[in-house]
Amino acid sequence: METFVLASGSPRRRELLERLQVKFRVQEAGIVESFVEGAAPDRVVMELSWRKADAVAKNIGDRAVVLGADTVVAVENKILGKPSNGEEALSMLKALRGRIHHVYTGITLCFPVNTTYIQAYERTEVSMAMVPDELLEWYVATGEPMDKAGAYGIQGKGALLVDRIQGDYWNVVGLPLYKLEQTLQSTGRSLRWYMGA
Ligand SMILES: Cc1cn([C@H]2C[C@H](O)[C@@H](COP(=O)(O)OP(=O)(O)OP(=O)(O)O)O2)c(=O)[nH]c1=O
Repeated sequence: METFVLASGSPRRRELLERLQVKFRVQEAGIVESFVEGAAPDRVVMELSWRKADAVAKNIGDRAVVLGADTVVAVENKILGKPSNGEEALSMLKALRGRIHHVYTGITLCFPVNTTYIQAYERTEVSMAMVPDELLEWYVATGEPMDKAGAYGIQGKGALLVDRIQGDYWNVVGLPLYKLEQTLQSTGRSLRWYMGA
């Protein structure tokens, strides 16, 4: 049986796979996450997820399947990654409040045995309430926004900012589990293969 390898340092992605009792190894890709200004978000997340999976797949044996993922927030043709400081986090949150944005997660599965890969992405619509400055300032001061695309975590205190979503919740948290299963199934596999008894 192939070993399932998660090419990610994200604790969220790890937790989501653990919830499903998937047996996997973690190997961080350590790539630089840069993207071209003006690029389409679906292209960006698939490209970055590919870079992560490919970096790990190159250093792993044949009997593995490597999963890379990347999440960004898109608002009015602008892509928001992770904020680099509190000030940037606050300005991202101000750009998101009172309107709808989309969260994109791209996934790439690499199969080193025959150097092939397969990609997909998922998009979820998120509505952030028209919350006051004071709430956003408090939220930034909690530190939670710092390692998250769009400067919020829907699964944490950021839940106080989001009034509605449409689509896959897990995609917002960083891994579209249903899409992942569909993508694995298109290769004749299933996440169920890698779960404990
Ligand atoms: C919008 C949103 C993002 N996020 C997170 C998911 C991702 O971990 C992160 C976006 O950064 P990513 O670059 O996708 O992932 P990462 O840097 O955490 O991990 P790695 O590159 O090693 O795989 O934002 C949340 O946890 N909750 C949310 O509501």
